[in-house]
Parts: sequence; structure tokens; C-alpha cells
Amino acid sequence: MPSLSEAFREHPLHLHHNKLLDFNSLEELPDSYAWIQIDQDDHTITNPNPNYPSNSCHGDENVPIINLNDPNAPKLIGNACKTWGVFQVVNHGIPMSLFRDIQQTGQALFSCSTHQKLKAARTPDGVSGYGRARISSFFPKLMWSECFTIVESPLEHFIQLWPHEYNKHCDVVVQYEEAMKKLAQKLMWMVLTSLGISKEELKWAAGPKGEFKWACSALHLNSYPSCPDPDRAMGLAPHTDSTLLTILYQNDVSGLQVLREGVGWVAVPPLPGGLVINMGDLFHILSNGSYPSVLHRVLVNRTRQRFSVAYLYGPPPNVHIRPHPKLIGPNRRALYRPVTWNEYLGTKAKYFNKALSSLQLCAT
Ligand SMILES: O=C(O)CCC(=O)C(=O)O
Ligand SMILES: [Fe+2]
Repeated sequence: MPSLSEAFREHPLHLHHNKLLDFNSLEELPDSYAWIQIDQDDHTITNPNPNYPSNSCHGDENVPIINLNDPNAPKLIGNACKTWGVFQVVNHGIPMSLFRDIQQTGQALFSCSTHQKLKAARTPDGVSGYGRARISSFFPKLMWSECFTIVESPLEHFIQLWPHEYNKHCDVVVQYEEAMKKLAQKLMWMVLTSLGISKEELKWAAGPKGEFKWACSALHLNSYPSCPDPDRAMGLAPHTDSTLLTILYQNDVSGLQVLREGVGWVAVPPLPGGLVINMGDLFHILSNGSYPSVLHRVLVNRTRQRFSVAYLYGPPPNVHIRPHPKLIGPNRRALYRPVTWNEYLGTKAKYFNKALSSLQLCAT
């Protein structure tokens, strides 16, 4: 069975890391980063990019906040998944000190010089390391962000960055991933419970104790430096995650928005000690479309750097994910064909935000 790194490596995305900028040295937004252009002659603003939906953001509807100690949590999670595809959790049991530690590691990393960071750059067909967001290759404009991806171990890159204290930072990543894995398992079962699916009914995940022992994961450390022209820039363009679910820690700088059908872009404000849970494309398939994956994006800020950590949680790369039999019946056919995470990464690399619909089964 291929590892997750091998699965990513089979579907390379060609990104030009060598052209990465030193964001802090720029006083003006370069054209290549301007998602909205100002017409020089009459100063009107034009939006040449269909991928940049209107900047409107609604404050009258809020992403649900769920207390994981609430006995009603699975039901609340189910409602949130159905209507939003995203929710925030509190009382998740992860100590604040772990968020402080991973943030310090991220800070140490992103504050290195560009020259230093490029020593830890992702190779052209690689997965782990420093560079642009993987989704960059799908957009004509560049995003105002930097990303360090960790699949399996960050050791090889951390040694390049910190020859003397790489161990300290590796330990933080290991601890963070362990804590996230436990939380992801707990959340998976809560979400499945809300769909009426028991541990015994999800064979690939079950393992001896139904603990998702074989699940795989990756980590994105994301930095969105302060930006001289935030209204025309984009931190991270609209996308859904190719995961079962994603657990996102954000520092106290806002920017994340999710698309709510019929409403528009809704901000997901940072909540002290809270974590954002996004439903991903593979859960969308597993739930036969009942729990849709959520389109999200990140806007940037004029004065403050935003930092986030996304824990991307999925099945073993070669296990087939299909609409669960319990969610299929005489009145509800299977909407998607079975797919492995490995295959899905290939589909996403080809079709990006149309990947899910490319797997849709036609009505017979
Ligand atoms: O920075 C954020 O808030 C979102 C990050 C994200 O969507 C991702 O890493 O996939
Ligand atoms: Fe994402």
C-alpha cells in the first residue's frame, strides 16, 4: 500500500517556488498578486478573475460553536454538517500550551530569511516542505501566503532550517499530530453517529477497536503576512479540502471565510482555544452528499500576520471510500462512485474544484 507521500508524489503540481517573494520587503502589491485590478485611467476597479467571488461577507449568520462535552454534541454536529459543512469546537481537551508551541514553531519557520526557507523548499514533485499553497497552480494570480507542508516527518527539512534545535521543533510537530489524530478519531465517530452509522459498520476504519488506526494525515502550517493592499489580494483562493475532515487552528487574526449557499461568504472568527472543523470531499462521498464539503477561502490583513495550522485527516490511501450502504436505499441511490484517497488526489490535481462532480454517477 503506498504511503500518503507516495500518493501525493504520483500527482505532482508544478509550482514555481524559486519565484517566492520576500513578502515583508514589499510596499506595493505586485500585479501578479492583484486579484482585483485598478484601471489606471479612470481608477475603476475591475475583477478579471472569475475565481474571485464578490467580497461580500455576511455577519447575520454564524458558524455553529459546539461544546464537545455536551451530551447532545453528535446531534448538533450532524445539524452543522448538513447546513454548513463546518463548525467550531470548544472543550476538545487539547491544552492551550500545544497551540502556543506549534505557533512558536511556525513563527520560527516563517520568520527565517527567504534564502533560509528555500533550503527547506518542496522539490518540484515533492509533497513536504516550504512553498506556495498546493492549490496555487489552478489560479492565474498568486496568493499572499506561504505554506509548510508536513507529510510523515519534517525532520529532513527542519535539520536544514535549524541544525542545532531541529529536535525541539520535531517534538512539537509529533505531539501536535498525536493530539489531532485523537481528536479527529473522536470527531469522526461523532459525525458518523449523527448519520446513524456504528463503528462495526465502517469496516475499513474499524481496526480491532474501531479506532481509525490506519487513517493518514498531513499538516499545513500557513502564514499570511500583513499585506500592503489587502482588498485586492487573496490569502488562499476558494477550495474544498480533499480530506474526510480537517481540523484548523487559527491565531487571533481573522481572514477565514466559508461559503454558505444562499447567503454568501461568512467569516469564521477566531475563538480563543477553539478549533474549526471542515468537512472534506471524501466525507461528502461517504455521506452520499448529506454532509457536503465546504468551500472556504482566506482574505488577508493590512497590519497583522495571520497564522493557521490545518490537520488534514483521511483514510489509508488505498481504501475505497464510497457512499455508505446505510445511506443508500430505494429512494436514494449512490451519488458517487467509489474512490481511494490516492485516486482522488489525482482527480483533484486534474479537475480541482470540479473533482467531486466528476465522480458523480448519472441517474439510470
Ligand atoms: O488558513 C486558513 O484558515 C485555512 C487553511 C486551509 O484552508 C488549508 O490549509 O487547506
Ligand atoms: Fe482548506
